[in-house]
Amino acid sequence: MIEVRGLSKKFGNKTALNNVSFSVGKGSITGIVGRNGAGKTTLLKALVTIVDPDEGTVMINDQDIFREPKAKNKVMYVSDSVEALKNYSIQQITSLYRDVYDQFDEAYFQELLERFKMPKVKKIKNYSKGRKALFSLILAFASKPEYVLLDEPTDGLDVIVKKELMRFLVDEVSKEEMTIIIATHRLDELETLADQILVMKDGTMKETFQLHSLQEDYQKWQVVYQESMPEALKADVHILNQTGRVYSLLFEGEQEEGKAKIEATEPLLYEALPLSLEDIFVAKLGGEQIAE
Ligand SMILES: Nc1ncnc2c1ncn2[C@@H]1O[C@H](COP(=O)(O)OP(=O)(O)OP(=O)(O)O)[C@@H](O)[C@H]1O
Repeated sequence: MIEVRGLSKKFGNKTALNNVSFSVGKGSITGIVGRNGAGKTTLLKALVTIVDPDEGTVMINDQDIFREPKAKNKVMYVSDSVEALKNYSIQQITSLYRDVYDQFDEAYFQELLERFKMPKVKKIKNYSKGRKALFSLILAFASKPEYVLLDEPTDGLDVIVKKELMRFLVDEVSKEEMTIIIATHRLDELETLADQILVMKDGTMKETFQLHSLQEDYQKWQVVYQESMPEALKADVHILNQTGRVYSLLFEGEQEEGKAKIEATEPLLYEALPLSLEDIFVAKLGGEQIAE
């Protein structure tokens, strides 16, 4: 389990993390979403002591990573930039990883290179941008860490490889009891993947959502009125969209309760619509888009 308590970090006058607390259970996928500069990368780096926080603690399996440096060996951070590796050959990197990570599994590494149809190249720099990103993911998973922190893992990957990667992440979590944290702008990708979503804004943790209960906790409705939506309903719903007399509404609460409230306003017609994470975030964060 990862437990973060009261993490704060300033760079000069700039607050990158402000009293951030959350926990992540084993064998789960957590998404951290937020706009550019929200503090996602700083948070991930603090979890592996690349960033030294001004305040707060990070406990990994009940060990404080700043007091017991060995604790962080269970965690692998995969940066969104692979520049550091580019001048190495695949062989050099493999032997480096073998030396540094006790659990590095060479056979699994080869299996993953094949699974993702990685072309044979002499040096990492000969890979395309997407392939470089994929290569660092393969290295990370072949090192068999307990926790993997991925920073924008799908950047530069084409749609097919992205889908393959998503399937792979889900497999790893169920098969290996691995725990994955993904920082991303891409809400739509997390929807099918994450168990929990953490929303960051300006260095603070704004909201935590458990995805399995979202469909029970929220509903989206499309409602059409003869003239306009009665004022009385406005206090109970978030208006996601309005085009003339047609409204998309988000209701927080049980389905039957939402339905009864809408029926009581005597609309011309209404129907339930499929709910997306984006709808909830737009409503929750005062109409401000998170994804870009
Ligand atoms: N080493 C640094 N020196 C100075 N400021 C920094 C440093 N690292 C991060 N920051 C600042 O801290 C804030 C949080 O940055 P961070 O990279 O963590 O955000 P992010 O959510 O990962 O953004 P992005 O999605 O653009 O990668 C930003 O305002 C950034 O400019």
